[in-house]
Amino acid sequence: MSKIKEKFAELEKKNQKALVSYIMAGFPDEKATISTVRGLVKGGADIIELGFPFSDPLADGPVIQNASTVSLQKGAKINKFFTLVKKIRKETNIPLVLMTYTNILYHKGYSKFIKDAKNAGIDGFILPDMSIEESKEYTHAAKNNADTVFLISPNTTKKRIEKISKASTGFLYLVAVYGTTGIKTGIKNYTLKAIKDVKKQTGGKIPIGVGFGVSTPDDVRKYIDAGADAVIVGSAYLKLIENTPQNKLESKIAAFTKKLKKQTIPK
Ligand SMILES: O=P(O)(O)OC[C@@H](O)[C@@H](O)c1c[nH]c2ccccc12
Repeated sequence: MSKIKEKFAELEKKNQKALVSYIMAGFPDEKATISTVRGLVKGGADIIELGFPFSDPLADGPVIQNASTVSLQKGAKINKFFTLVKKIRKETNIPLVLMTYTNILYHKGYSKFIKDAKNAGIDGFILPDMSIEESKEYTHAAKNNADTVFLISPNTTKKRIEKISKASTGFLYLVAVYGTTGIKTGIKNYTLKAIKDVKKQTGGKIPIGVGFGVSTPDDVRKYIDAGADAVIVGSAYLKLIENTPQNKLESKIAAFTKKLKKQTIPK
């Protein structure tokens, strides 16, 4: 069983849901990433989504676009990224999901890239621009090597949800709001309805994660109460990282994570 599947099974036994924390590797530098990961683990994050920067992050709002630019300016390279992942693996066994764009894998070839990522310690992939229609080579290369997390949105048709949920082995990522990533205010009713509809359609076969715009403990609680099996928080972490001196990063990240994690536990 994969580390991601084990994590969901462990949480189910404890009647808890998953907090997935997204950070951009190398933002603002690798030292900050290590401190942030320590804070996430200390604060009780269940899965870390680790971003590798891409020059044209089309699904990302300004906060993550800025983080991508800074990380690329600091010389982000995939082999350095894998070395960083190995460093993280020396400290924690937390499931790690690599979030990047398809081009980054395509260059090296899906099979070679996924094997290198697995050897470094990556457990799964989120490729927001990987369409289900073009995903055969990728899902074949990931089989027995890493979990796949595909995206759906509140207006994805049932037919496509059927196809996409079958190709997803880690969890199904329901994008909460239309548009790009980034801190948003308020929860949309169409998202709460979509969580219920997708859970009903997939019959619990695959955990449903909700992300995009989730930035407060109250947001987490609302999506968990609506039935989400996981909630993903990204831009709110990057804002916190931007505004925290490095010597306070680990404790600040741990404190914020504790508040978010608390909301994934039934009252
Ligand atoms: O940043 P937000 O609004 O909290 O959303 C999570 C998001 O950061 C993370 O899951 C992610 C970062 N880049 C992406 C691109 C597509 C889908 C998801 C993502």
